[in-house]
Amino acid sequence: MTSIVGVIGGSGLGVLVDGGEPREIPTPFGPATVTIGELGGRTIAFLPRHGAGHTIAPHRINARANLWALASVGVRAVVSTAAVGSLSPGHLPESFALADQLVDRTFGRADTYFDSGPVRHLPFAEPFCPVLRGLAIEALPDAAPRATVAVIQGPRFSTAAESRILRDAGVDLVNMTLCPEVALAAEIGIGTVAICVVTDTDSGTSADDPDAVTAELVFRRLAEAKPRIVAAIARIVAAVPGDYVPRPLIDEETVAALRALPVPPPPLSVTP
Ligand SMILES: CSC[C@H]1O[C@H](OP(=O)(O)O)[C@H](O)[C@@H]1O
Ligand SMILES: Nc1ncnc2[nH]cnc12
Repeated sequence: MTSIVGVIGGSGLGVLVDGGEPREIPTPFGPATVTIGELGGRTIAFLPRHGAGHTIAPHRINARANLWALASVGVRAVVSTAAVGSLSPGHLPESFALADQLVDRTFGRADTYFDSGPVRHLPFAEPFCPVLRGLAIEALPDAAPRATVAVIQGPRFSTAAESRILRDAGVDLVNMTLCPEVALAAEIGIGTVAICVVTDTDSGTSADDPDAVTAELVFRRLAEAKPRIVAAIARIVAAVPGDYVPRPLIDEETVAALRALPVPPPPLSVTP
């Protein structure tokens, strides 16, 4: 059977599939909203990580609920988008990159499914699925084929000094959402590939850099790029094999038990 592909929409991508009805899925970690639709000739499960109207700040995203909900509708592969700032002259605003490495600078987020119950340690040297990345590199020949992304806590942007430290450490791009999302996906048996959309130069390359980050600039660049972003997602979705299975990073029994966790019943509503 052809598997359903998950699409996690980043900033600027609150709505992707026309006609699909958003469905609230209860999970052991809280509810998540998924829309089943069609893209790239495939059935997809679309989940905008900030909500359809961008109401969820990056540090408040319930990534455990989101990934569990996608797993519950049969998703094994996720194509995501992420707006990023550039720290490197090799990644210009308006370009795309396929992230291959992450530096996690977030804190205080629920970042694992294994904080109670079985003790498991995810091998995470290659955070993204090499198979999906290979397909994406072929599907998007104009995108940079690799990039190291630092994920900061947000919601504020970096100071100039924080930006410089990351740049000096060899980081290419900066974002607020790929952690813990990518690790949680791997823990629950979902492979991921992320299309990074470069929107700005973070704290800027000079005092009057017109590409220095503001939220307005990010949203403007994303709106301008939306047709290219949707086309890029569709090309990758179309390339995912119907029988795709991700690398086994956590033992099968544990993943099956995680996916089978009971969902608490909804609270009783009391009518006066
Ligand atoms: C809208 S400015 C910062 C915001 O944009 C990025 O979102 P996403 O990764 O979901 O595309 C960044 O991580 C911040 O959440
Ligand atoms: N400069 C930046 N820092 C963090 N997240 C971003 N998303 C888009 N641009 C960003």
